[in-house]
Amino acid sequence: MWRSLLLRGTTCLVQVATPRLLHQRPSPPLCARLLTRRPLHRPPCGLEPRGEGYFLAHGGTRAFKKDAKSSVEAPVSPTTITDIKQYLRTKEIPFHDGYSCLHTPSIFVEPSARRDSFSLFVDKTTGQFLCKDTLVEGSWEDLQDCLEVMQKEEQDFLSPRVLLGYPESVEEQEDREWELREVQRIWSSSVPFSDLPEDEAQLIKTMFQITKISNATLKRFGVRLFKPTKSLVFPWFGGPDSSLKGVKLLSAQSTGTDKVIYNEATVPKCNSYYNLFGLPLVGRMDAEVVLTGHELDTLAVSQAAGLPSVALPRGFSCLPPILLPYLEQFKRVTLWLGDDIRSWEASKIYSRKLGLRRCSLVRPGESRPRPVEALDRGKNFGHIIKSSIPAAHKSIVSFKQLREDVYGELVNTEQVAGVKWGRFQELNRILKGHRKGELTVFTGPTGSGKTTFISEVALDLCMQGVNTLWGSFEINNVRLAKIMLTQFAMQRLEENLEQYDFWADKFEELALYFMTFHGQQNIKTVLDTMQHAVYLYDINHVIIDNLQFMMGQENLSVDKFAVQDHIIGAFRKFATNSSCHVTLVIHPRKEEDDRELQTASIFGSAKASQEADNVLILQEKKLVTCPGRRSLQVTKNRFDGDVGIFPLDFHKSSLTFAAPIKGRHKLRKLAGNVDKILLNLFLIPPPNKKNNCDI
Ligand SMILES: Nc1ncnc2c1ncn2[C@@H]1O[C@H](COP(=O)(O)OP(=O)(O)OP(=O)(O)O)[C@@H](O)[C@H]1O
Repeated sequence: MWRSLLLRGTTCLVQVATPRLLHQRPSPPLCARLLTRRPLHRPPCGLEPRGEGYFLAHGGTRAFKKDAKSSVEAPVSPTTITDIKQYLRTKEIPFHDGYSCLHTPSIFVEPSARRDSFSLFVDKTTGQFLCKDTLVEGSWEDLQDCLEVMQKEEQDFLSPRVLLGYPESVEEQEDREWELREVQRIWSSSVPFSDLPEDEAQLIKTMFQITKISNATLKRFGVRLFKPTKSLVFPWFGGPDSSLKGVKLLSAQSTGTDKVIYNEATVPKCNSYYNLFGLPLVGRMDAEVVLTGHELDTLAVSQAAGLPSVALPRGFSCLPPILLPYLEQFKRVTLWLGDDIRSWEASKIYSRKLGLRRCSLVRPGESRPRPVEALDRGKNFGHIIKSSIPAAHKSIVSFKQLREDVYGELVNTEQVAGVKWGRFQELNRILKGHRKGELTVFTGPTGSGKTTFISEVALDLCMQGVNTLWGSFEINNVRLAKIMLTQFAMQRLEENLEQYDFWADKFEELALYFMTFHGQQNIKTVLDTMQHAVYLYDINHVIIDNLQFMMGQENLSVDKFAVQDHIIGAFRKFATNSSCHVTLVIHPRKEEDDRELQTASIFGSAKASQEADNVLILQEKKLVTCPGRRSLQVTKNRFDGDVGIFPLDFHKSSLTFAAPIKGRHKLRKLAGNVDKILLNLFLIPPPNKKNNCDI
């Protein structure tokens, strides 16, 4: 048994041993395992976030690795709920089967001190655990090891310090201390609303368009005003001692219309800010909650509906699984995340995480705006919440049930078309947007700039809140991140190193993750990792660069293109089932120097081309006049059928692509002969203009 435990893949990272375990060594091998364990906060699937550690304990226990790069490894041993239950039964650990987690008595609390006898939560999907009493958390393997030690030592509990995280570097320690001081500084220099003169309070409320929110509500939730920046301050109280863990600052900017733009900043930074705002006001016996996408919405729900309400820390962009244990007590969860299609789609996805049968969703619409607006417009909250739709859908529905969905799609055509690119207007015009659940196939000649281009396309979306996961099998993550950072900063950072921290800080805030694979990979491992990432980080877009790196491990005695079709089919299924957009980079099948590629250049069979919703080709024509010029051709667009082609100039210093500045061409919708149009558009240099890249 020890052998198998030790084989489960450990990396020695912890240098400090707890006194307890040093004094009570169970047996050398296991002790070694516990003291030199795999980092506590390393996810089983090897996903690493862009910024700070993924699993910063609520209440901020020390264990997190600040500079965890944004990468993902294959699961050590994928865990199923059946495995978890089976294991707990063999260890005679009682458990309750909750919505997202199994609840067990905490092994980190002395039996006599266990207030809530089932305070340890094991995530049913990942096996990740959290003890709410001590805030100890870790992977399923960590928990198994702890249970083995307890059994071996015949103990009925373990010290919470038995599991150690990464040791902090001096720099990390300083950063953390700085953050804590900053939180305290902001909090102590902000003013409770009740202490503001009435006219000033009113002015601030008008600025934030929250005139209907009462001072009493603001006081109950502890909202303050930070005068230097005229920001509202939302506190994060957490941990067994309900101490102050962080703050969110919200500022409002007038747009000249009746809408204001909100800007927010958190300390600690957003990727380690895990505050379910409103949680301290939830009673232990409360069985119903309204989950919102914003602190202001939670204030509105609480005041107008008198119901417990909590707000997601990063809006509707993600529901980190580490927060799920805090929502287990509720028999009914109403998700009222916003007023647009994206928040509606997010609520459907989160209800799967939360357990469909207890969730109901408020469908955005004219009569159901976001809560803070509903309060402003005097809407009946009771009615809105009561008329929310159960998330558990039936297999067979009538048009009556679909009617509102269809209407929603008709009135929100722009939103239904997906997220728009900020840098690629031509893509917006042809594809209309980037939609969930679609499969895009992207190809182009070798070395034509596929990675560079798709990197910018994905970065553009990520900057607009599309949570992104990269599977870069060809170039390593550092190089890829360097390309993306250059594109993000739009300049050669080598020459402006003093700006590096500025851009890196901003870049770190993006929800951008990288798989740690390099070279040939097994398709199943890659799909398992993607699945895991979708669960952990609510990934909306996965880029696989490129498919050829999954071909090597398949049985190549079978036709190569049949294997390719099979792999594309697997990604297609993943995209549909996970409501996640997958972009697959594929090398072309044949390349002839003087011919443009076509859809048929990519695929082994027609069946495979049908799987893709979008087919994009980076066309390369080596022109003496404009050597970097490429054109992007959309040869398939399942959404509305529009296809087309447009030119792109390459800016070497920023590694970005852009439409030629003074191009005379117009985007054309292609009905037939692409080659001819290509010739007309790009191959003939402008008369009398040598070396002019503009057509
Ligand atoms: N339009 C362009 N003009 C000139 N150089 C470019 C252009 N686009 C990219 N590059 C440069 O060409 C090199 C190769 O680019 P990239 O790796 O993106 O190509 P690729 O098509 O993905 O290659 P591969 O076929 O090996 O996968 C990089 O150094 C990149 O900066």
